Amino acid sequence: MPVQQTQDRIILIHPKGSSAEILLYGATVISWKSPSVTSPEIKERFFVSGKAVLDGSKPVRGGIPVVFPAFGPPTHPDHAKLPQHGFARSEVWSLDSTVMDNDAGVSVRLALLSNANIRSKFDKPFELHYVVTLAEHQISTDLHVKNTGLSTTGALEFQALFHNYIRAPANEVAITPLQGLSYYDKTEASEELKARPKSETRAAVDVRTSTDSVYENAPGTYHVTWPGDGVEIRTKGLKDVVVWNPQEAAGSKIGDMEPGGWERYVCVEPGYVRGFIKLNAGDSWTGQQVITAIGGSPATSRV
Ligand SMILES: O=P(O)(O)OC[C@H]1O[C@H](O)[C@H](O)[C@@H](O)[C@@H]1O
Repeated sequence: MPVQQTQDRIILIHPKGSSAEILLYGATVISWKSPSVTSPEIKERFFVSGKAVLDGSKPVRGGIPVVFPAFGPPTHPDHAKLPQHGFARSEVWSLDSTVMDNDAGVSVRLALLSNANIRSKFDKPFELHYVVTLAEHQISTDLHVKNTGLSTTGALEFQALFHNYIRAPANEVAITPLQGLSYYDKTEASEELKARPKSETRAAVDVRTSTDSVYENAPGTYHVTWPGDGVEIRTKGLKDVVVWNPQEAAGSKIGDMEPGGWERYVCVEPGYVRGFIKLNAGDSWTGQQVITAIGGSPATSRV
């Protein structure tokens, strides 16, 4: 069966050999094994820390945690009681339906409705649906947000982001095209410096030093390449992108990071995180990413 469900996860299997696993906890995609466009070798494309906790007691350190309704420490008054990155990554979602199951793609839809635990910290009426689609060389994720309130309950204001942990030799990755964009450097020491925009001068961004950069109004399509392999991330509705790798100094302080884990991934996280999306009662919004295993090309196979 191309869509399998166990007690804690959903497994998608594509007829051409790719597969994906989605934990119901957080709707966290924790594995994507895929050939690339240029090589038939099936490889794991996401990093999950060997110390990641998968039992639903804390967000997963790896894969694709879903960040909603706040990115980072909350800054909006409606989010004041929420933890860093909101609640979507630490709630149990349910399998809603199989959307598609054929050679073009294997796709499921998960749902998260409000519950007593969420309401105690965030009392806005909302509904989340998350569609994960596996194709031969591709995985895509679509987050659908609806304000289910009445006109009297007011607007739903939120941020959203896909926190992709791309498995890659961190010190060799190049991320393009970010040159010329303005970004906020969260590694700066003071709040004042963190809030001051910088301008990206590099044609290809690397993460050889500790990096935590929030690029705003970014082009929406990114290439993350390293010698011999790479991925392309195409997005819709997600105007910003975050690039994060803590390197050793900060990475070794993360409790659920495996030793040296920061050398094995780069987070390239498309999102809407500068400002807020505002939905009036009854309105909906969708953010989408399509990640393609593009493999190595002469341009990426630097020896
Ligand atoms: O440790 P977490 O809450 O999962 O956050 C991990 C990281 O997420 C994002 O990339 C932020 O920009 C970083 O500042 C943060 O450290």
